[in-house]
Formats: sequence, C-alpha cells, structure tokens
Amino acid sequence: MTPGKRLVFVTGNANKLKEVKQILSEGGHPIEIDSRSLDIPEIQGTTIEVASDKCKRAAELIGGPCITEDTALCYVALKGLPGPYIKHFMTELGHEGLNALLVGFPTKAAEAVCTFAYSAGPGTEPIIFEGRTDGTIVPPRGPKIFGWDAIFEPLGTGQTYAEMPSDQKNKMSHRYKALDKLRTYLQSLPAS
Ligand SMILES: O=P(O)(O)OP(=O)(O)OP(=O)(O)OC[C@H]1O[C@@H](n2cnc3c(O)ncnc32)[C@H](O)[C@@H]1O
Ligand SMILES: [Mg+2]
Repeated sequence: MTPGKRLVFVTGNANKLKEVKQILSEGGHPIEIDSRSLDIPEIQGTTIEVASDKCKRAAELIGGPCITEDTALCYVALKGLPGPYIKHFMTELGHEGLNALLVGFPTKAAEAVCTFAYSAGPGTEPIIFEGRTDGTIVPPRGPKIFGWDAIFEPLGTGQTYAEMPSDQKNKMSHRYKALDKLRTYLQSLPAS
C-alpha cells in the first residue's frame, strides 16, 4: 500500500466509518478511505484475537489489503466484560441495562478500547493498533446516535462522548488513539 493514498476499511458500521474518515482527513498526510460495508462474523476471545480474525476474514473476502476495527467497552467491576461483546449487550439491554449491570458495584469505571487491524492481503498476519480511553459509565446524556456514546464519560471531561462536538471526541477518543498509531505505521511504509 502506498502511504498517504487509499485504504479499504471493511465495516458494517456507518458511524465508525464517518469518524475514521474525519480523523484520517486531518493531520497533514490525509489517508483516503474506500469502504466496504460487510458484516464480518466475529469470534470470541481477547480484543486482539477478535480484531485479528475479523481482519483476516475481511482480506480473504475482498481479496486484497484492508483495515478492520473492533470496539470493546470494558467494565472494571466486571473484569473487562462486556468487552468485545458490547454490541450484543447494547442491542439487548440498551443504555439503561448497561447502567443496571453495575448496580451494587463500587466502581462504574470503564475503558473504551479500539483495536484496528491492518492486513497487507489474504494469507498475511494482520498488524494490530490499539487505543484506550478511561471513563465512567453514567445514565444517558446527549443525543443517542452512536452506540454507547451517551453513557460513556471520559475521565476529566464532565461530558459524555454524545454531548461532545464530534471534533472534540475525535481528538481524544479510543478510536483517535488507535488510528494515530495506524497512520504512523502506514507513513513508515516505503512508497510502492
Ligand atoms: O462491522 P463492524 O466494524 O464490526 O461494526 P460493528 O457495529 O459490528 O462494531 P463492533 O463489532 O466493533 O461492536 C462495537 C459496538 O460498539 C459500538 N461502538 C463502536 N464504537 C463506538 C463509539 O466510538 N461510541 C459508541 N459506540 C461505539 C458499535 O455501535 C457496536 O454496537
Ligand atoms: Mg462487528
């Protein structure tokens, strides 16, 4: 892949795609994203195992280099769960249920973890880039547009992700931190 050029992002999530495009369009060396809306099956395991397997499957499916991303929401009181299974917890329990899970626990601390995987093509081992943001699970505040944004308050901000303007979230989010590492890696590749 030529750094600073085009990259295929395989995801079924339009909100992720929007944030990734916005983050990668800034920073001086824009990376253009072509998207493929495919919902790739996800295994169980650590965030890295889930992300790596998803990227391998995506590269096989599209027959070329690509990136994928997996997002986890890890509750400290629940030893990291729901973690990579947050999508199903969110669908079944909603914001209220995701708060109710923590009733009776002394800490509402949680970590948002974004794991990008880059595959150079089918048959290659994906490279992993991780970003983490510490926060607190709170009753929903702000627009309910993107996943669990309304119940996650990053430490020291006093605002949920949902209450922040998008450029503020995109300057400090778990996704921004992972993408920053991916961008550095891509720019270190020799031009081809
Ligand atoms: O096709 P992929 O990329 O897998 O998209 P997905 O929607 O299935 O995403 P995940 O498997 O990574 O599941 C993560 C869940 O967390 C949600 N989510 C991801 N990033 C988020 C963010 O920055 N803020 C709030 N919710 C987020 C997302 O909507 C899913 O419900
Ligand atoms: Mg998914």
